[in-house]
Amino acid sequence: MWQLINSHSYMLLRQRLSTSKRNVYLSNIIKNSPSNVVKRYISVVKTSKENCTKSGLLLLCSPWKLCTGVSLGLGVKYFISNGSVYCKAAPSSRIVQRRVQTDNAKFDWHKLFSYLGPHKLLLVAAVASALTVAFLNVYIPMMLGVIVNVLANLRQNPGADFLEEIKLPAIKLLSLYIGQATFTFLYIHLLSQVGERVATHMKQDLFESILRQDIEFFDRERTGELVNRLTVDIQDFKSSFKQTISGGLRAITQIVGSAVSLLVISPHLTGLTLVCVPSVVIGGTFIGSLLRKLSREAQTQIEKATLVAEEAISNMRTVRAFAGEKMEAQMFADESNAAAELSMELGLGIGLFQAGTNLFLNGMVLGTMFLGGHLMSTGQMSAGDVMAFLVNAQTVQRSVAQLSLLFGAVVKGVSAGGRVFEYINKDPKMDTSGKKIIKYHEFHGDIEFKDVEFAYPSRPNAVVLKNFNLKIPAGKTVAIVGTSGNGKSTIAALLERFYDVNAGKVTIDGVDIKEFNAEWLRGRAIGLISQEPVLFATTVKENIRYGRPDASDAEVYQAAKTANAHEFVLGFPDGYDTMVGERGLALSGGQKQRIAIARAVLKNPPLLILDEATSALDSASEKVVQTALETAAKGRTVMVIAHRLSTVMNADLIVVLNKGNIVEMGTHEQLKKLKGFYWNLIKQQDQDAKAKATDS
Ligand SMILES: Nc1ncnc2c1ncn2[C@@H]1O[C@H](COP(=O)(O)OP(=O)(O)OP(=O)(O)O)[C@@H](O)[C@H]1O
Repeated sequence: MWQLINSHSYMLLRQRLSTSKRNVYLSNIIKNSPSNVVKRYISVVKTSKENCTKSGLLLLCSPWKLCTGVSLGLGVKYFISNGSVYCKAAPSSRIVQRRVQTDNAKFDWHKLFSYLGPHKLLLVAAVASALTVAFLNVYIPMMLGVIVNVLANLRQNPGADFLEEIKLPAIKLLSLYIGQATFTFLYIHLLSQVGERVATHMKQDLFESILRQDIEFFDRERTGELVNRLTVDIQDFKSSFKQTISGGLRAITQIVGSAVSLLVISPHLTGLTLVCVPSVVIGGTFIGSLLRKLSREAQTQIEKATLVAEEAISNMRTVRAFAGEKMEAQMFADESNAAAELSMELGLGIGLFQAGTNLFLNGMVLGTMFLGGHLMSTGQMSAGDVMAFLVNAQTVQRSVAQLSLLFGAVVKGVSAGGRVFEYINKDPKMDTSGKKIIKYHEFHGDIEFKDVEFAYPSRPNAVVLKNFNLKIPAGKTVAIVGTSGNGKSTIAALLERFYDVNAGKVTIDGVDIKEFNAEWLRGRAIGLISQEPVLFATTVKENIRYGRPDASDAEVYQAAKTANAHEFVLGFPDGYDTMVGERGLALSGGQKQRIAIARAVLKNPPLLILDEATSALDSASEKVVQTALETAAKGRTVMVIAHRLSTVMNADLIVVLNKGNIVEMGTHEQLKKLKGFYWNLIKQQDQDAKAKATDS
């Protein structure tokens, strides 16, 4: 059951300790059962590798959980003996990368008001309806009190006309009930309209903001995190918004209104009632802040569990190929157990708080009844007054309890909203305000890298290119070759302006690419065909059309013909309407690549980047794709990045890269004669091919 912790698990433990701000409790030497451990728990220490020299048990839980005994079994996960850390089950071996800045996300009130602005009329109407309901809720008990007094009088005067006496108060009460129902419907309906519109608007802004971010942002952030903000966080924020406006406003108004009417009925009784309310409010605020912290931790943990699932599902083939299902399931179980623990703790906190509040307020009602009875017996209050008082006191009680209930929702909504606004307000670092566009017929396609220096923003100290100079003349095909990790794809990424250079510049037709309109540069001027073409889960036709949504069917077919794709597409039962599956999984590598070429060709870009476009294909597919590429390249400036030298032999210029520097340059024949780096690359590839042939 207990096993020595491995380095991954240790990192996982360390990460959990350092990222959660909760304390870690080290108990004294392990006895037989968790209950013994709890009894013997003595000191609070900060955990570091050093104090693993002590023997003891690590409980990843808060004092709250220790006191209440909740999920003690789950809490005991690690123990230390003679300097070694042991863990209970086999914990996951991959460390789940945590989102950046989660806990720093601030709620932007100003931004919220800017979203509410366009719907202010609806909102005002919703708030007015909610307040009307609140006032009616306060007034109705008074009317009930009047009716009780009428009934009490009838008992004292048996001959009086019942219908005559009761008619007017009953009609008034009925009107109040109808008003209450109407305004309840109105505020729920209007609020739902405002909530949905605001949430939809926020969701669209968030998505647009994500799409605007630099590529560097996507290097750091994970898909699951971004999707979570778009779905779970927006949903949480919306529900919290609705609950807070409807429940919160109503509760506060009812508390104030009922308090006033209580004062009118009996100042003595009101004193007793109101003395208790501030203690509930102060207690609520304090506990609310604790719950807010816990809620944030729980949400982050839930997100981590989602990330694990999302990553496993989207990489199912790799998971299957490495028989990683058990590991993924274990990791998901670990993360979701941790999330469940936090959520249970949160539920426990909210439950205890609400139960405590209710008990306290019910005690208050009981006290009111005693004092009310006493005041009735001395003739200071009528039965109707006591009745109205009790119902109003109950309204106060219900409203205060409702406010306490709302703490959870507000807490959740504020932290979810903070996370949404964090990204909505995030401006990309890259300045893309350049406006320049070159008309198609004026475009030459001369490319130049001038004294370029570049390091990826996520690794600023690892310089990939330094004093890099390269000219690609218009209409020529230039191949960049070299061993892996030398910076070949980086050159393409800089030309696409996925990143900005740290020094020097990249120019097209003598103009710094920073001056170009970025959308035009990437969408119109450059076509990229990469090693792993990404297709969207739609039809073949829509995938080809992605680069130019306004293209006609005839243009799509023509592009497919240029890319050698037309025939195989027509071979599918649904032809161009065939669904390609998620990320094009329903197509072979070569087919996917040819669709990607058609997509690039349809854009008709004057510059074409082929980044290892054939390296994932077998030699039969490679030949077909290579022919397609050669047709597509005609009349354009082409940058080819390739491992396989056979694919670049015909290039006008071959550039050999080593550690980010150009070490050789020339045609295939010229470079071969040099017997330098290029020659070695050819020899290496020949040897690899021979070894492969012998193996098979
Ligand atoms: N997004 C990124 N963030 C940080 N570093 C990166 C990133 N992409 C690449 N690198 C690093 O930059 C260096 C150059 O990578 P690049 O992809 O340009 O090499 P390459 O020559 O194209 O390699 P390959 O032939 O294997 O594709 C490598 O050390 C790589 O680890």
